[in-house]
Amino acid sequence: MRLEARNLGFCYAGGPWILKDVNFSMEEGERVGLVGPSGYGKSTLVKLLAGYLEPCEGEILLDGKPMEKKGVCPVQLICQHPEKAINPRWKMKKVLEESGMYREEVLEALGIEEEWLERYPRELSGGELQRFCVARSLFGGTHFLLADEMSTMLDVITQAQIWNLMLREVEKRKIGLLAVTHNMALADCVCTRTINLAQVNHIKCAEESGCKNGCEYGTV
Ligand SMILES: Nc1ncnc2c1ncn2[C@@H]1O[C@H](COP(=O)(O)OP(=O)(O)OP(=O)(O)O)[C@@H](O)[C@H]1O
Repeated sequence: MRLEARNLGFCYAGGPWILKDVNFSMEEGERVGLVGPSGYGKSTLVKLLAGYLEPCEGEILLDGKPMEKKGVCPVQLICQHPEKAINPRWKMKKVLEESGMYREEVLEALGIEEEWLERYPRELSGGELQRFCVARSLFGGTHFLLADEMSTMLDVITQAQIWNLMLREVEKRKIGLLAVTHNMALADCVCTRTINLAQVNHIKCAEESGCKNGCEYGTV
């Protein structure tokens, strides 16, 4: 399977262009690092790739076709702030059950303790909660994992646990991994290739014309 952004352009409503003429593709089984200066649109790009945002221009394709809007999404996003990604009204057990992801060995490898399953998200620390986000993202239908600064806020032990499990699963199941990071050492260690968004985002070339959201091309 191939995940692709073709001639992608995006701006938030009323704002300047964030991404322009971005072309990018990756195959299942690849591990790609996405780096670039702050504010260049890395998080925006992964949200577009995961279907959280709609492109203003261009398209996101899976094996050459637009992604299905219904059903389970084969592209899963893990963001930096797990508290924003989990339903606050559900106990953690229900969160995992709903995703169909309840593999004892994964929970164990992530250091998820039995008693956490009966807690609400607000009763867990950021690191504990992020382990659930990782577990949930690894359900059977996942073909691509987009990890947006997934471990930045965590202590080194939790980081190591999460990355070890993630890399093992990605390797075993030939999942494509796109890791957004500012940590070049992490990118070198985890990824098979690295893309610098500053080199593929053509925002600075755009000067005229309009956007479907009604905003003007802008410069950054
Ligand atoms: N919801 C939003 N509404 C309007 N502008 C936004 C929104 N989210 C992000 N932006 C703007 O879009 C630009 C790109 O943000 P984005 O978070 O994608 O960058 P980034 O490369 O991931 O940055 P960082 O490395 O600091 O996390 C920034 O200028 C940001 O202020």
